[in-house]
Amino acid sequence: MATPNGLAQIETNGRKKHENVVCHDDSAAPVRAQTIDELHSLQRKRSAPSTPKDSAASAFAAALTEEQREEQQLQSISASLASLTRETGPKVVRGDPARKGEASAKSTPAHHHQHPAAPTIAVSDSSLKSTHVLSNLSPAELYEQAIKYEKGSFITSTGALATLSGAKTGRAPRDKRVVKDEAAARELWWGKGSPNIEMDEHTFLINRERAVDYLNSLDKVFVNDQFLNWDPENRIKVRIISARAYHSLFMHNMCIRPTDEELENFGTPDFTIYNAGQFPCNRYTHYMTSSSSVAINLARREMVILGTQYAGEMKKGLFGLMHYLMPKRQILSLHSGCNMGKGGDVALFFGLSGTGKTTLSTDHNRLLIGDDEHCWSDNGVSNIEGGCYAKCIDLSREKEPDIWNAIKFGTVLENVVFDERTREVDYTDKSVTENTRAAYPIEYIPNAKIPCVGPHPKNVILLACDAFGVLPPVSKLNLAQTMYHFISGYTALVAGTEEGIKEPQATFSACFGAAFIMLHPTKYAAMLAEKMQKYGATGWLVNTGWSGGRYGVGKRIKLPYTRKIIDAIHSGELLTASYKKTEVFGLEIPTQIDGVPSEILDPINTWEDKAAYKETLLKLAGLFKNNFEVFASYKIGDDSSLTDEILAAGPSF
Ligand SMILES: Nc1ncnc2c1ncn2[C@@H]1O[C@H](COP(=O)(O)OP(=O)(O)O)[C@@H](O)[C@H]1O
Ligand SMILES: C=C(OP(=O)(O)O)C(=O)O
Ligand SMILES: [Ca+2]
Ligand SMILES: [Mn+2]
Repeated sequence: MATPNGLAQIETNGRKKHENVVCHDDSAAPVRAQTIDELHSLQRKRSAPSTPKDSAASAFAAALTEEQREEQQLQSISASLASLTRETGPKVVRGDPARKGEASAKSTPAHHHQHPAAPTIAVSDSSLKSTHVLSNLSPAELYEQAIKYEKGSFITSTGALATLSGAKTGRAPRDKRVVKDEAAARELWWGKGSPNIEMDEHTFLINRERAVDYLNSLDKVFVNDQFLNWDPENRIKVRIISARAYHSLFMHNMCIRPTDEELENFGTPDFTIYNAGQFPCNRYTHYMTSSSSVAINLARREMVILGTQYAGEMKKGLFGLMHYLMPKRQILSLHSGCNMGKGGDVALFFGLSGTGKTTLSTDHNRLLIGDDEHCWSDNGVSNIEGGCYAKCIDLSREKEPDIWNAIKFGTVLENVVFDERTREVDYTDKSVTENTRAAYPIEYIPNAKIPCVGPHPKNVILLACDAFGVLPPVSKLNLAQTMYHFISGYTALVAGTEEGIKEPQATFSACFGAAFIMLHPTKYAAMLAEKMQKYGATGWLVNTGWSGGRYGVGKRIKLPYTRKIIDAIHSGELLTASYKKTEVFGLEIPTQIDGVPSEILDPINTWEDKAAYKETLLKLAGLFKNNFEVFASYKIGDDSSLTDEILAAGPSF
């Protein structure tokens, strides 16, 4: 018994005399354990099975089924990890190899998965070894794995898991390969401007074997079985096999998390990622031009990652897959954020990296459907993912409170710098990279819309971060202009942290995501035009970039102003505003918006040097024209008048 000051009370009145009075403060019953191991095993309670058992007989039956189910799952993972030239599949064992001796509170006694058939070619040493699988671990378990075994893993002061992605801190689009078999040759977009660089089936298998052998050489691998797409009719089952707890937690956050019951009935995945990112590809292998490779094989439904640990490759690799699978079902895949007003009005936010999809779709007054990847079907919109991937550079609590607060236990924080002792993150620090990131489950945003689906969009907002400072902060687009700007996919950022770079770099990326599309851009554009027409959506072009001069002279438009502009789009205020038309780009710009200084709405007002403005405007118009030339010979949809209108919707000078 403790006194108010915390010291044990010494009993003096003899009321409760014990036989052998030893002076100690432990009056509670002792723990019922004979050994330390037993004590430790008491600590971990077996997770409640999701199927309730009510009688002794059914308990026995259910236990059997569960064991069988676990056996089936191990068999399925073993098949995924099989070498294609040797054994039918490695011996896989459930659980953490470091806990071998312990009476596991979680699994049935560890048992080796039996090979379903005798080795087909020859027994190798690898067939004698077993690979431990840690499948669908919880965030807490993954934290423990990361902190124990992965250098550079730390818990930050707000509880997030800080990780290092290694030498690669961004995607490597030039290392992406797609197997060009007959179907792919026919269906996909190849050649100039296309992101699809070909690889043959044989080379893919060499890389696959390299990844599988690497993974099987490890003590343990992580397996995630998850879903893509919140539209239940078009859900895709994915399995991710990786070597790092960081990758497993990242995908746990980014893909849709199955319930226990869905996991029990998961069955065979529709698509599998082999992430052997720590292990390089072999440059003697045909088509390999660096030591990184992200290869996709649509026929085999597999992706193999070698030589890059940047987790975004997995997320965006799956997005590429959806850009192939969904249009086959007449569903449009979109590189866009998406949110919904309380009244049910949905907005899409297209834009290249860094233009504001995540920032602007995360809006405290609206429900978040998703920040980056969506589908638009006859039923409306659905998020492909179960999480968000926010940029953290210069993140502040004041400007982006919802993202700030999402960085807590469970969130993966990539490549950030923190105080050695307090573990407080310095979001301004670019020492590791400018591309610092947070990956968190979407429900970490308080007003997330779960399930992440919504009705047909009312507004389609095209975001461009124009570092030339000549595009207006907002323009209302007609359908042809929307298509012109969608196909162009323009943004201009200032090139990273390199010194001496004064000139903004214009980027044109078809459909605001050329790196991820699989079919010709006009296929997606035609679908977008058709859907926007059918459902009466309005297009907008929003410049989240520079105002008052180009980069170096002007400044980036203040986020609160951009938010006011977006508010006015959502509320319908901008539909009834008065407009004037700009020179060269022929954009309709509003003359007034609540909460935004009117003079900034026409960029010419903000430039002191009007001649420089005109010159820069013409320069950018020229870049648009050059870029669009390759599309001039393509027809968009069945309506040839739309094609002509689109060609005419670009700048004229
Ligand atoms: N006016 C603005 N509009 C949108 N984002 C802005 C603006 N000014 C600065 N930013 C910053 O630009 C970045 C936009 O990045 P993000 O939303 O992650 O883009 P995306 O999701 O399209 O890659 C964020 O860091 C945001 O704070
Ligand atoms: C994850 C990415 O997306 P974004 O920068 O658009 O958020 C990426 O492009 O690697
Ligand atoms: Ca993106
Ligand atoms: Mn984003």
